[in-house]
This record gives sequence, structure tokens and C-alpha cells, in this order.
Amino acid sequence: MESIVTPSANEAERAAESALRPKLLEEFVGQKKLRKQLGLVLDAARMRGNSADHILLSGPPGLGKTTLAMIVAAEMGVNLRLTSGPAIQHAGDLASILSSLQEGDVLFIDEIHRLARPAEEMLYLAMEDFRVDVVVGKGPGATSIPLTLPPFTVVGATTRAGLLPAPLRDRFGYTGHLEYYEDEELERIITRSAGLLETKISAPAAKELACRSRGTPRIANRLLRRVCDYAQVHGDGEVGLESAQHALELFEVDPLGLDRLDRMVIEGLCKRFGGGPVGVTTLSMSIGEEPETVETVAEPYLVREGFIIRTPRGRQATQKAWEHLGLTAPSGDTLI
Ligand SMILES: Nc1ncnc2c1ncn2[C@@H]1O[C@H](COP(=O)(O)OP(=O)(O)OP(=O)(O)O)[C@@H](O)[C@H]1O
Repeated sequence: MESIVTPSANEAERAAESALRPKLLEEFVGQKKLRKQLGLVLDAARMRGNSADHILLSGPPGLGKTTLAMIVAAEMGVNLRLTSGPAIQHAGDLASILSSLQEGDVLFIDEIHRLARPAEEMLYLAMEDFRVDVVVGKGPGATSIPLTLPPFTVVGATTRAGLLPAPLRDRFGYTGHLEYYEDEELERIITRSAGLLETKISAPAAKELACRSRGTPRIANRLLRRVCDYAQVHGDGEVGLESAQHALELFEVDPLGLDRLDRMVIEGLCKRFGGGPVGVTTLSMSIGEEPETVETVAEPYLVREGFIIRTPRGRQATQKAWEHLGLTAPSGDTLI
């Protein structure tokens, strides 16, 4: 189920996003600690006249990993090559990318935890010794020719740092973890993006959007685009609080950022199962959704925000879920 509050993006959306990306570290909002650490790593490399250490960025989708990789290249004044774990099917694919790198280049590998094993092993060597063994020919006659690479920087991005094998993780000199954003930071991102889209947005409207963006800049920018559409069609193009609220109502994003699926899950849990605990398969069937959709699309945010908890006996609604639906929890229950 595609939703306006999904944190991931398809290719078309990524293209639309490029106009809104901050280009330099000082334009990047939030992630204060990471910004300072990364700034130091880059400053030191610049002062030494070296390429930057390899950098690993981990965190949920839509928080700015790709943006930061682009910023690293811009700050270092070098070229950026973009690829991803799933795009590298064979070690040969990686060898051809590596052998085309120029001195200092930044190689961004998105979803690095999804690299195939042989490519991963080739990457260890390239990152450590700036060397790659290119295999020429096939079968018993195949020979391996060592190729020296110029120094370069790998920026790896992952949503699942725990899945990275230790030898690969150890080859990154700096690892930065991206956290969900505060509402006030999202407000600044929204105001900045509105400026780039040449739209005026009032401070209360930006605040309203921020509260519903689930801590994620990608969602904030997406909601902003829809709210701009609404203001253009139904008003004079300026986004005020009222038009923002109407637009968000139209797209079924409620004041705490829950969408239709999220509400169906907590409503099903409270109304049909007395708040649970109930197994995810039974719960999903009762609302006509696939268990995988409920587990991967709705649950992460509902758990993170404390609407539901996972127990060994299944999912359970919390007091916050009952309150959000305007319902009273059955008496006698010990609610979390
Ligand atoms: N700190 C920030 N300040 C301003 N805009 C941001 C910030 N972080 C992210 N964005 C914006 O949010 C959108 C998504 O960011 P980005 O593509 O970098 O996320 P990502 O973490 O790489 O996502 P994925 O894991 O899906 O690849 C972009 O339009 C980007 O401009």
C-alpha cells in the first residue's frame, strides 16, 4: 500500500527531491552532533590535503543519507559516483566502477548491506589497500591482474547497520547515525523548502506540517508539495494554517501524522480485540491487509510513537492509542 507518509521514495520522487537538497553542511538542518563530527573529519582531510576517510551513514529512510553523501563530495570539491548494493550484481560490476574512479572521488553506495558477497570482499581490499584484482578470462585459463587505484572515499548508507559484516564495518573510519528530527527542525526544513519552491508558508502552517511529518524530512517535503497544490487550486497559492489543515485532512494524515492504515490498525486492535494482545496475522486479516504491510508500513511508526507494543502474545494497544481514537479502554485492564 503506497501512502503519503511512507518514508521511502521511488525514482520519480527522488528526482523531484533533488531541487530541495541542501548543498553544503551549513545548510543541512538538524543532526547537530553528526554535522559537527563529519565537519571535523572533512576539515582535517582538507588540511592534510588527503581524501576523506571512508564514511558509513546509518539510519531510517528519508533522513538525509544521500544528501550527506552529496555534501561530502561538494565540501571536498570532488566528483560523486552513485550506486547501490542491489545494483551491483557481480564483482565485475564493482571492479569497473572502481577502476574508473579518479583521485579523491566519493563513491556513494546506498543500501550497502545488500551487496553480494564477492563484491563485498572486493570492496574490503579496495577500501583498505586501494587495490583491486581484475579477473581476465574464464575457467582454468583465467588470470587475476592487480590494479592500483587512486585514493578515494567510500560513503556507505544503510538502514540496517546490524546486517553489515564486521570486516566491512571496520573499514569505515567514521560512522554517523542519523536520528529522527525534532518538530522545530522539520519546521525549518519546510520553510526552507517552501522558499525553494517559491511558495509562501505561514509559521503556524509550517508547524502543523512538521507535527505530522513523523520526524522525517522526506515526508515533510512530500506533505509540503501536496499542501502547495491545495493552496494553488483552492486559494491564492500562499499556504496558511487553514489550507494546510484542509489539505492534510484530504490526504488523511491526522494531527499526529497517522494515516488511514495506521488508524485502521489501532482501531482494529481496540474495537475488535479489546486492545489485544493479538497476533499480527489475525489483526491484519481483520482489517483486510497483508501481515507484511502491517508489519513493515504501519508498525514501525506505531511502535516508535507508543501507540502499540509488541508482546510475546501479540500486539497490544496502549493508553495513547485508546485516547487517540477517543475511546475508553475496558476497565480492569492494566494499560501501558
Ligand atoms: N537535514 C536536512 N535538511 C534539509 N533537507 C533534508 C535534510 N535531510 C533530508 N532532507 C531532504 O529529504 C529528502 C530525502 O533525503 P535523502 O534522499 O538524503 O534521504 P536518505 O536517508 O538517503 O533516504 P533513503 O534511505 O531512502 O535513500 C531530500 O529531499 C532531502 O533534501
